[in-house]
Amino acid sequence: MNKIRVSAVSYTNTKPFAYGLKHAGAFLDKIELSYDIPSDCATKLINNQVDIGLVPVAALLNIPNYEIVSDYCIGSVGAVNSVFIFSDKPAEEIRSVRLDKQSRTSNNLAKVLLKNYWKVQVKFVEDGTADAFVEIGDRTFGKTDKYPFVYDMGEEWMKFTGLPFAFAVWASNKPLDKNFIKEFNEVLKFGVEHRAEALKELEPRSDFDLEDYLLHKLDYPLTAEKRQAITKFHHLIESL
Ligand SMILES: C=C(O[C@@H]1C=C(C(=O)O)C=C[C@H]1O)C(=O)O
Repeated sequence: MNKIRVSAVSYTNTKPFAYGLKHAGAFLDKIELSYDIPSDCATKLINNQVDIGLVPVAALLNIPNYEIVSDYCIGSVGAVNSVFIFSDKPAEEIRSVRLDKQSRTSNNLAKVLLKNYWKVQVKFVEDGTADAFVEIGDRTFGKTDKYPFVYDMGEEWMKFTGLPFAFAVWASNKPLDKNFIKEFNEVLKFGVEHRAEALKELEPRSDFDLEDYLLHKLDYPLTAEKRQAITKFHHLIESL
């Protein structure tokens, strides 16, 4: 049987899933696993270089016939503590934002929030200086006291919509074997349920609370409300 090609995110937020995969025994023979930055997970799934990815939800819009294959995601109920707009100015005064090349979801989330929540017209740039910038993942750890204005986009989305959020979901670009998907989900579930053990394998940091992040800020179940958030977010992206 051909191996199922899987692209997971190479950030700390994925350590519980990685823990599950590491302890998956014989199931590991069925997959070819890579760890990639989110923008590469998206590109690989769009270009059919993998069969399943932990893909930024914004990228689902570019995958015809995608299927969400798991009830787990990278999500939060309010603040997530690793998806930020760092700014020199209060949100209402921001006129230019530099996007994060590793992101697909949070770049779009910044656009959605600036337009619809803060109601400002902003120029978005890939490089160079700007009033503010989007940053995601481990690179944000320890930075929240380094900028005059700091917006956690999980928290701001919740204030805007009253909903939790899913930043990335496990999705396929083709229908896959039902039994495989069932086994894959059991592996992910094991990881999420053992995230306290996954935490013990991480190098402690003095500038960031990894325990609070993995056990409380990140919220892994892909609930009905998070699915509702994805639908709403997709509509908002389409009307940008
Ligand atoms: C919570 C996070 O969620 C993520 C944000 C993503 C994005 O902006 O495209 C994609 C995958 C996740 O890693 C994070 O990276 O910190």
